[in-house]
Amino acid sequence: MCPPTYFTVEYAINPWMDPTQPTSTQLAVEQWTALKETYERLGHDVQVIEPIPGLPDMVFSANSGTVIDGRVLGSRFRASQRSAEADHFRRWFLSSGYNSVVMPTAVNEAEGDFTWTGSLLLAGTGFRTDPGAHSEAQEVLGVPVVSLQLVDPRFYHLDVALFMLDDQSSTPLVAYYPEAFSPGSQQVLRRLFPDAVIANDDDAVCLGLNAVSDGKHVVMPIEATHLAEQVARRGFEPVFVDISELRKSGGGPKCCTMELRG
Ligand SMILES: NC(=[NH2+])NCCC[C@H](N)C(=O)O
Repeated sequence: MCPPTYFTVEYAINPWMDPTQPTSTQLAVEQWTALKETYERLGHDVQVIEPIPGLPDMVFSANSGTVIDGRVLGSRFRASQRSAEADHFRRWFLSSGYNSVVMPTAVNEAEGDFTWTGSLLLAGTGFRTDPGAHSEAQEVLGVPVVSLQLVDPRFYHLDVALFMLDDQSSTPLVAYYPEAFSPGSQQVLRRLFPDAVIANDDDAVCLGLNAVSDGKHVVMPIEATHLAEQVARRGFEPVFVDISELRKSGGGPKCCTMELRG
């Protein structure tokens, strides 16, 4: 995770961002700190990277790397305003003992558009990550990739349209908002995950799908009440966080969280 020390909305690269609206860096820091403390309370180890002045979106660490079995595929941002973030994370990986770190050649916003199901890498495209990054991820990480087409600009990354509830069991459980995907991709999702939790409009517009599950607890925005009921019905425990300030930039709990797998 990266503290939002320099968080603000000073450019607009998704429909949530409005630079004319005020933001509070202090409130963002408070909400981020509560998110980090939530993970720690749930028993998870959190590593923190140093924030860099002039990179207001660096708090969204999920966009800077995809780590599977200790192998790292870094990122390449679509927007010039964020491009410098990728190298700070590359250096963090190298100084933290990761020795397989590959930087992509295609636009690749990492876990923003890549979701690991435990056996497949679901890969979004349409707004940010280039389809060429999908085959690159398959090659570098050595995992099968399934491309999914995003169609609604409000849900510009895969991780605001879908998340894994359980990537450990033999039947991975996913939650998603169908309308964020093209008809063909909706069909793919139905085929792969016939038992998925289906989110509604209210869940999607509070960025409720931008949740983080450890297979037991699901850390999610407080507004996502319908989604919370659905996940509770499947035996998971919703854990609410207030991320209203970070949502002004189009982010939620998952965007602030890069998962270090192995
Ligand atoms: N993983 C995510 N969805 N991150 C959110 C990134 C938000 C950031 N303002 C952007 O538009 O790039």
